[in-house]
Amino acid sequence: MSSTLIVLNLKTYLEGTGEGAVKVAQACKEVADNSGIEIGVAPQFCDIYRVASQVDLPVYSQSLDPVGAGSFTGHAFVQSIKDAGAVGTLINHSECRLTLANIDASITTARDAGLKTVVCTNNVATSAAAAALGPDYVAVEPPELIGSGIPVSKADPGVVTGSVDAVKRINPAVQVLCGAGISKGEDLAAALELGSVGVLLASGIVKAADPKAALDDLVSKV
Ligand SMILES: O=C(CO)COP(=O)(O)O
Repeated sequence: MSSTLIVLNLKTYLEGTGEGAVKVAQACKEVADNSGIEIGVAPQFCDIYRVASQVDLPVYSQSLDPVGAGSFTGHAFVQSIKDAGAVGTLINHSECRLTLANIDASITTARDAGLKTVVCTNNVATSAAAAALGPDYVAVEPPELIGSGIPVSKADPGVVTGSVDAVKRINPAVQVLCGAGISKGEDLAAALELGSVGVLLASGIVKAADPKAALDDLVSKV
């Protein structure tokens, strides 16, 4: 049995000093401890160290660049991301798309550094392609539902079940998350019913008036 995973992507929603990211991460940690469900958080690159050093929960990078040490300017270097305290990374988020070759190189770069890999996809075909590259997770997120408040697990269940089936066929070691519009306990419960092992989500929690209460609701039906 796979254990449930929730990854909260903070995107660039939280302005300011990074204290906002720490506060949301603390709420995640509290809810994870109370529920027994693993919750990770993906802050801005510059906040990875601050969050990871102040809150004991899994921190993910929102992306990385497949470059090694050397003559590379303006890149997100995997070793810095790891040393800052991240345990994993998103790759190919819909808001940070990569070529297939760069997805492959990013997975290899992250894996070689010991980071978990979550490759985002937009439909069943790209989920299948991503699974062939062997990440730890494929997270299917139809772009039209991102930030919509309309949960993928209800609006487009076929993209979740289709991705689960395709990924299982191609590489059974890869686990599937789903995301876009997820915010409530019933959305997470539906996502698990459809065969995914968890969710990748953002606005429903980060933009909530009370993120801790929103997280409590999210895990309430599991
Ligand atoms: O893009 C997402 C998570 O990476 C999903 O965003 P929303 O939860 O805001 O729809």
